[in-house]
Amino acid sequence: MKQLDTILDKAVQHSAITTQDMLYLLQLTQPADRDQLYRAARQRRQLIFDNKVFLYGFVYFSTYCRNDCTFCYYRKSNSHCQRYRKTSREIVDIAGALGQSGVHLIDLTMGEDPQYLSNNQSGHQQLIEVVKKVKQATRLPIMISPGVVPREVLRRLQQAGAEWYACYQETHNRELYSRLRLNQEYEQRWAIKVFAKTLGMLVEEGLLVGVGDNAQDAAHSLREMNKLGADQVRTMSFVPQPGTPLYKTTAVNSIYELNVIAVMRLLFPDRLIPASLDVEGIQGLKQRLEAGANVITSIIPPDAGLAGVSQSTLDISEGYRTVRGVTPILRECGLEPATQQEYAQWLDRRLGYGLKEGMVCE
Ligand SMILES: C[S@@+](CC[C@H](N)C(=O)[O-])C[C@H]1O[C@@H](n2cnc3c(N)ncnc32)[C@H](O)[C@@H]1O
Ligand SMILES: C[C@H](CCN)[C@@H](N)C(=O)O
Ligand code: SF4
Repeated sequence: MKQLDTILDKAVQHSAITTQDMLYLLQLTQPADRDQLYRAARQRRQLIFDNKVFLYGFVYFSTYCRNDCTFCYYRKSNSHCQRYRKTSREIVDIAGALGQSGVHLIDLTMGEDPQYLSNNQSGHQQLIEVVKKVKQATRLPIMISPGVVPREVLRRLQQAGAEWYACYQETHNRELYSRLRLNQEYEQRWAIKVFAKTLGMLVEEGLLVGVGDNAQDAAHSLREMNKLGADQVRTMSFVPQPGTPLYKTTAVNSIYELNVIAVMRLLFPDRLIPASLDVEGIQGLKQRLEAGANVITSIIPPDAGLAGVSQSTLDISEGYRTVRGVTPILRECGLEPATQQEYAQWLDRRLGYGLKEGMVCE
């Protein structure tokens, strides 16, 4: 029996996958082998989620940031970038429009904007108010991606209506981390996610690939994500940004990201795994869904003057990054948007039982 068949059989039968197995799968390059891997990932997804996919609206409401991450267009020392900060009225209107369009969740994301975060009570309060207002206006589940915030602020954001906290480590290789997130300690970033879990929040953890990482790093990250008990796990390929230290890095081929998505699905069959529109836009969606993703993130309303993160403008004004824009592609893949009720049921189950089952890994 081929090595690939043996490993995939193990995964499909829920038995343990070793680190060696993971490395083998992550590094597959032959189209036929990759197809086989993605097929197994789709089977796993189908068993748990049927053909239903969740849709997340993305509101990047402030692109000001106090940090200097070397991969990010919005790092504080990038003078190329035009920044904006939406008012709370604008944020509520945008979130309302996204809700009307049929998304299942609103992701409120910002740079680590000093106006909200620099140790001032009134800034923290403003952020909490934003969450409250969006909750009142939409009644939808909310994810917040504000970077690292004080613990008490996170607790109050949860009370204001945020079920989810997203904060990506990018890598769990500490040496590489220290070259990516220059002025934020690894431990500090990790600890706030552990704290979020103790609050009973759902947590999204993420892996950035193509920044000098290798397959060993990815396998290690998957173990760390498992330790954290992350409820949503993502990977995105690094997109080099003008005006940043990593601009000259050669962009990675998206095949590797697809392999990581598929391996995540095999290891974490019941978790949410995004296909981000922010890496290759609408044209990269189908392949990510076919690798086993079951959430579409970075749905952005056209004409609201909002940016993406790694692709600040791609496909936004054309209206492709909308519920209407993605639905035909879901159908081409034999998938369909879940109902609000189906998403609420998934959340209830996960929040209610505080599910802790580990990944299928030795
Ligand atoms: C811009 S941040 C927003 C939230 C918050 N400021 C933080 O860093 O946690 C969201 C994520 O976008 C991703 N990102 C940023 N720049 C990127 C790039 N050039 N290519 C790919 N992903 C990128 C990173 O994974 C980062 O964690
Ligand atoms: C990375 C972002 C999410 C932040 N929580 C967004 N650009 C995305 O692709 O989903
Ligand atoms: S990744 Fe987030 S924290 Fe880092 S510079 Fe960009 S917006 Fe700021």
